[in-house]
Amino acid sequence: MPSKISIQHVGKVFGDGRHAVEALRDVSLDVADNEFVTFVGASGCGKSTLLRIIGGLEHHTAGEVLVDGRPIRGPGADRAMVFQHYSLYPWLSVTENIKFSRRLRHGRESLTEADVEAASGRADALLALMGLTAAAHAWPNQLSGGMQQRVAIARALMGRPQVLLMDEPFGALDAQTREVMHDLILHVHRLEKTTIVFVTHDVEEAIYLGGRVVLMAPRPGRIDTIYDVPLPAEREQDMKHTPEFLRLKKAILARIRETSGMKTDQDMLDQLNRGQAAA
Ligand SMILES: Nc1ncnc2c1ncn2[C@@H]1O[C@H](COP(=O)(O)OP(=O)(O)OP(=O)(O)O)[C@@H](O)[C@H]1O
Repeated sequence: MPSKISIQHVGKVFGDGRHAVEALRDVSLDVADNEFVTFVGASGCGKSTLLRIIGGLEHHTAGEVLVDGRPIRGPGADRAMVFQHYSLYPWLSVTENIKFSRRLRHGRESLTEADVEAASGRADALLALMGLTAAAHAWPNQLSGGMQQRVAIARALMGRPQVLLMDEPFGALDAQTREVMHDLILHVHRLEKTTIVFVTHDVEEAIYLGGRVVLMAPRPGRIDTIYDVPLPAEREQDMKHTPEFLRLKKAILARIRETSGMKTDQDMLDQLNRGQAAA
């Protein structure tokens, strides 16, 4: 089966000469259609850079990235991104925020009545899917962080993207809200059949969500190990306490520590926290 996303020997160097930073070296990975793949790794190993390259926001300096067999040349409607910071338009209501990306793409003048009707139907369906119907007319500053991120996800889904690229989307949320968001994004993934590439600092989150966890290592950023997650496709919170989950979590944490040159758990926590603060 052809890959949805094919990353082939991708390299990325920022700057040149003495100031050059090799952010990625020879990264290759195939992501299948409708796969949910998560990326973890020490701070600075190139996770965000790789995601931005797939999103077309950054240009790679070596190799090739194909989506549906076509090389990417920049951002496209087939790929949507969700970041840690919600980036909603404060002057638009929840519903308007969700419809906004579509309006931007087509231009208001060229929209027919049928387009507007279809967009409204899609927006209503996404509001319901994300549990936001009651908040449809609220302003972003009236919403909790979790609700704002649901709006951002709904907005990303509005144009029916084939690929959803998520960079630490739940990094700023409290632990309880994150759990709710985890089950919600798994539900979205099942329903919308999107391919999801998800970057996180949280190994537990990476295992709970991913069919595969890709561990990257720094200096230069590269893929170190790819783990198949030995859990059923339908995830339940209780699975986090199973021996296979805990074994994998321990193995990944140990490998992050080894690849990042951190000696103690405290070193690692410090670095992960620094990464989270910098993100
Ligand atoms: N615009 C840029 N200019 C120069 N160097 C950059 C730029 N963006 C990223 N880098 C460097 O590239 C490397 C990879 O950064 P990147 O943000 O992709 O890593 P990351 O794994 O996502 O890190 P974190 O977990 O801290 O978010 C780092 O050394 C970083 O300093």
